Amino acid sequence: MLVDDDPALSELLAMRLESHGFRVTLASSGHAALRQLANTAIDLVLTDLRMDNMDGLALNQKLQASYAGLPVIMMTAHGSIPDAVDAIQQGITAFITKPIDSDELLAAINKALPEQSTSHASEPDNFHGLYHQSASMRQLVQQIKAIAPSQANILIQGESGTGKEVTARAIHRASSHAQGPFIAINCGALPAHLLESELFGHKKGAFTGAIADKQGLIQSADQGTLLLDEIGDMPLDLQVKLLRVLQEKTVRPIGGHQEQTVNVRILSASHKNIAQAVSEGKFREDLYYRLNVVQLSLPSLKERVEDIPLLANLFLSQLSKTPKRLSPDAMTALLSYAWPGNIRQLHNVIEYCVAMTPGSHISEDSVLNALPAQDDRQAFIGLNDAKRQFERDYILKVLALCQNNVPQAAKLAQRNRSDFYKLMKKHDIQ
Ligand SMILES: Nc1ncnc2c1ncn2[C@@H]1O[C@H](COP(=O)(O)OP(=O)(O)OP(=O)(O)O)[C@@H](O)[C@H]1O
Repeated sequence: MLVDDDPALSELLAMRLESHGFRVTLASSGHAALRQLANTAIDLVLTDLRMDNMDGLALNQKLQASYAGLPVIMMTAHGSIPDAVDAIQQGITAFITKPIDSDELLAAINKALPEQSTSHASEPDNFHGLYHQSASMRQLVQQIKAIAPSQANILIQGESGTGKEVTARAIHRASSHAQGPFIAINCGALPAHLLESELFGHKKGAFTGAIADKQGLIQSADQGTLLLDEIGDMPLDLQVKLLRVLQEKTVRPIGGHQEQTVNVRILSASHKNIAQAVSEGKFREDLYYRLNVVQLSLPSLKERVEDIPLLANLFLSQLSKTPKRLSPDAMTALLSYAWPGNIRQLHNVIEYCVAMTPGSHISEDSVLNALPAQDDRQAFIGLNDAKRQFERDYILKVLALCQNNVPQAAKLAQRNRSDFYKLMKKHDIQ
């Protein structure tokens, strides 16, 4: 909480702090600060010393009385720092002199904040529309931040609905091509001849039906970014043409005679394993290396359950005109599900729940109704089932190792023979 009776200065300082990831609540006086504190969870108070009615020291006294241990940093003009001993006795955590030096302020805040402050450390991140909270996505975003400004072509791999297009847009926005267009094309959605003309364009009369010149998407994306989605579905002969674009940085429309220079950042995406397609001869190795200068792998939603509450609440706020909340049981149901359709499926489930819930509370039943068949629901099995499953797999593995020789398998599993037979019977293993 930033307490200062100078609104212009407060706004400026709040902006600076927010750019460093802090959530800032403003209060224009000591009294306003105390009122707001009664309803808001605050980790630290940054207050001006000189304020009308209640100055910083008086505010600090009240804070120490009602919120013992709450760190307070005092901002003072040069030469107005009260006696240091007096200040320490009053429990003030630090003094910062005006004009405020950002580094000094950040150092003081970081020193004063408890390790896991509630409103800063758990704050969800949004990197150009790519919302995330899980450690794996934070790591991926660090990777994106490092490579986005370069010209490197990037291959984004991930299951369907994991956010490959959202990621590509975020890369575009963080790149030097951000002022140019972002164009995406799904290479699997069009027959080969149409895909070729969409990508490279054509000249009038180049083929039956080519009644006018048409600019291709590669050229339309000049100075910007082109996302080739489902690149694994691109036919081999088009792969050769694309390779030329990447090597020469020129494009020639179908039926054209002149090469046109283009400056396009090429991003590609696929839910298929392209390395495997290369080994199977379905994808050109030379093109793979050109596209895959950097590879990003998006984890499935099941592998980053920490993102589920954040994304569910985000979609809820986007899709519902009135405020709605998921009940704790409804959230547990979302967390327990396997999400084969990943974030797109989560979006659809929340959309269904919003449409089916006139009130403000989304129930577990509403979530369960939105999820497909019971069998697929459980990503998490209970401990007892997990133990049983492990025991069965273990016995099968030991038997396989011993080529179904039961006495030998029993010995390896450190069980006597009759115990081992009992276990086999329990798991219906012949
Ligand atoms: N991190 C995210 N934050 C917010 N919304 C997301 C995020 N990731 C995905 N989405 C949303 O999920 C949906 C699917 O995302 P997207 O189209 O990028 O997935 P995809 O991997 O490209 O899917 P496909 O392989 O089927 O083309 C979209 O509605 C998108 O807005």
